[in-house]
Amino acid sequence: MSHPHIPRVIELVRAAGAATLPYWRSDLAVTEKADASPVTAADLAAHHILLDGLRALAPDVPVLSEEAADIPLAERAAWTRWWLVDPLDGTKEFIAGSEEFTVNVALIERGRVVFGVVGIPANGRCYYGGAGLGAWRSEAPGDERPINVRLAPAQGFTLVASKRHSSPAQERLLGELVARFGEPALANIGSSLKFCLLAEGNADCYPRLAPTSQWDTAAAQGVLEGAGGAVLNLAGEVLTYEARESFLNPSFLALPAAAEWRGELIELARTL
Ligand SMILES: Nc1ncnc2c1ncn2[C@@H]1O[C@H](COP(=O)(O)O)[C@@H](OP(=O)(O)O)[C@H]1O
Ligand SMILES: [Mg+2]
Repeated sequence: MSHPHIPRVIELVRAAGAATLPYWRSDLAVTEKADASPVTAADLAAHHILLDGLRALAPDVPVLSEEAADIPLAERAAWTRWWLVDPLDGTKEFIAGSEEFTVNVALIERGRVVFGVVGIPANGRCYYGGAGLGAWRSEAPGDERPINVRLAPAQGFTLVASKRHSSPAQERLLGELVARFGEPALANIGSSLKFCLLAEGNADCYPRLAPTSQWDTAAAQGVLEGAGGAVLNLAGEVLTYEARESFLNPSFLALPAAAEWRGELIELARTL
């Protein structure tokens, strides 16, 4: 079972991704936002394609994009269904010339992710899925293959972590995980791709005890949930997206929903 909007959203994500490529590995103009994160012309090009396309697809569904997030809480709180968009996640990777940047669109309904689409402009790949729908990876239009989390890693435990953002608690957790699972393989990768590695069964856990915003995680959470994974806060609850004043997520653990070590890991993360 899929969702009727998914095919068009995939097209939009691919088009937005294509619009970023002329700026990638070129002398792009980098400006500084108030929070000092780099915003590029590429971000804005992708943002406008997604905004126009999503409005045309579903005129009644509002859009919240990282590049247009200044919408009063009172207005957002009245939304039941809305698009949550990160036009270019992994901006620093993009600027560094890495392939690890993504275009992200999620449909949210009553605080839960209905589905998400994550595109990788550098290679044209897309991941998409949602809880109860399934999850897929597509290398190009017309191609799609179902993906699933793995439960018992055949070749040892693989942890995924941010290339650039951590915290003392996260470093302690990584240390504890070495003690629990033996020396894990560590895959440092930028952007929402970390969730996708889990969703396709190439990694086992993505602990994030460091800040992210709602648009960084929603689309990839949809993919992971469709693939049999979960994104849990340190109370063991699914990450949700109801309107709040701040767009910051709590710390979270992304893992296979049925992992037998799930409770143990949450307990451990909570004590750090
Ligand atoms: N202090 C902070 N507050 C909020 N979000 C942060 C943050 N530090 C990093 N991030 C988020 O982490 C994302 C990158 O994740 P990672 O480190 O896993 O690659 C960034 O996305 P953008 O690249 O879209 O700005 C940014 O939003
Ligand atoms: Mg981001």
